[in-house]
Amino acid sequence: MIYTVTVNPALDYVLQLEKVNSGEVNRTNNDAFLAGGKGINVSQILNQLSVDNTAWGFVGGFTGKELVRQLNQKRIESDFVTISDNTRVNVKIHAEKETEINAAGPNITDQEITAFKDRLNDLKKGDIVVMSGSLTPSLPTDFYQSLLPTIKEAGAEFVVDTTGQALIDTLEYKPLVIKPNHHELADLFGVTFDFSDVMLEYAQKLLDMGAQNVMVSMAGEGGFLLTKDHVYHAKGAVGTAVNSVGAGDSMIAGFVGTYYKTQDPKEGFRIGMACGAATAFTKDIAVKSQIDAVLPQIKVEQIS
Ligand SMILES: Nc1ncnc2c1ncn2[C@@H]1O[C@H](COP(=O)(O)OP(=O)(O)OP(=O)(O)O)[C@@H](O)[C@H]1O
Ligand SMILES: O=P(O)(O)OC[C@@]1(O)O[C@H](CO)[C@@H](O)[C@@H]1O
Repeated sequence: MIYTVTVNPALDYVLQLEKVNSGEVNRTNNDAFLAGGKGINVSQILNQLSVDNTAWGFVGGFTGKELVRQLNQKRIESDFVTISDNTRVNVKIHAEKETEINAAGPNITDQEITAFKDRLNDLKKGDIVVMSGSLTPSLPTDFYQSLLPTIKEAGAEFVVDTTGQALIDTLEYKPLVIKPNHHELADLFGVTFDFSDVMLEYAQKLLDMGAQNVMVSMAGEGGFLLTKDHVYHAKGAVGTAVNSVGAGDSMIAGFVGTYYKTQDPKEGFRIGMACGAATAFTKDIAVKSQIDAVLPQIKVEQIS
C-alpha cells in the first residue's frame, strides 16, 4: 500500500479572472473549491494510475468535511485524523499571472498528533509513505523526520517532498526518491548554476548523502534521474502550460506509483515526467486520459 501524508491539506479556492487590480474590487469569471494539498494531489494521480493508496493527515471543520466529500466522490481512500480546528483554504488566482496565497493552517493538539502517529503502526514491509507539503505552525519543524525511524523499522520506504535543511535531514534515512527542482537543488548547496554538468554533480552529492534516487525537475525544460547505476535525461513535453499547481506532486506520484508496481526507477521517471506535464497542461490535477496523451512524447535517454 502507498500512504500519502498531507498534514496541512487545503481546499484550493481557484479564482479565474482577466486581471487583478490591486486595491480595487475584482470580479471572477469562474471559481471553484478543489481538494488540495500536496499529498492529496499525489493520491489523485495514484488513483488515476490505478495504484492502491490511502490519504493520511489531519482534517477538520466545514472545510475538512468538504475536502473528504470530494475525495470520496473521486473514490480516493482516506483515513484522516479529525481535528477540532478548520482545514485551511488556499487562494489560487489565475489571472495574467498565477498568484497563490497559502494559509498557515489549523491548530493541531498533542492528542491529535498522537492519534496520527498511531496510524504508522499499520505499516508493513514494502509499503511506501509519501509525505508532502507544509507543516502547520503547531507541528514541530522536525515532524516528518520524527516519523522516519518508525517507518524504516516497519520495512517501509518513504519520500519527503520538502526543501532546504529539512530535506537534507531526511537523507540519512535513505529516501526512495527526492525531487528538487533545479532552483531548489542550487539553494540546497547555496550555489548558482545553469543547466549543466555542474548541476548533475550537485544531484550526485544527494545520492552520496543517502537518497536512493534523485530526480531534478526543470518545469518545461525536462528533467534528470540519477540512480545508483545510471543518469537519465528526458526532454520536457511540448504543450500549453496553463497551471503550475501540482506538477511537482504529479511527477512524484508518477514515479512512486510506477516504482511500486515495477521496481523500475527509469520507468517511474518516464511516467513521472508525463504526469507532471499532463497536470501543467490542465487546470486541475491530470486524469488518466491526459497522462496517456502526453506519454508518447516522453523519451528517456541514458546519458551515463
Ligand atoms: N511547462 C511545462 N511543460 C512541460 N512539462 C512541464 C511543465 N511544467 C512542469 N512540467 C512537468 O512537471 C514536472 C515538475 O515540474 P516542476 O519542475 O515545475 O516541479 P516543481 O517546481 O516541483 O513544481 P510545482 O510548481 O508543482 O511546485 C517537470 O519535470 C515536467 O515533467
Ligand atoms: O502550503 P503547502 O503545503 O506548501 O502547499 C499547498 C499547496 O499549494 O500545494 C498544492 C500544489 O502543489 C496545492 O494543492 C496546495 O494549495
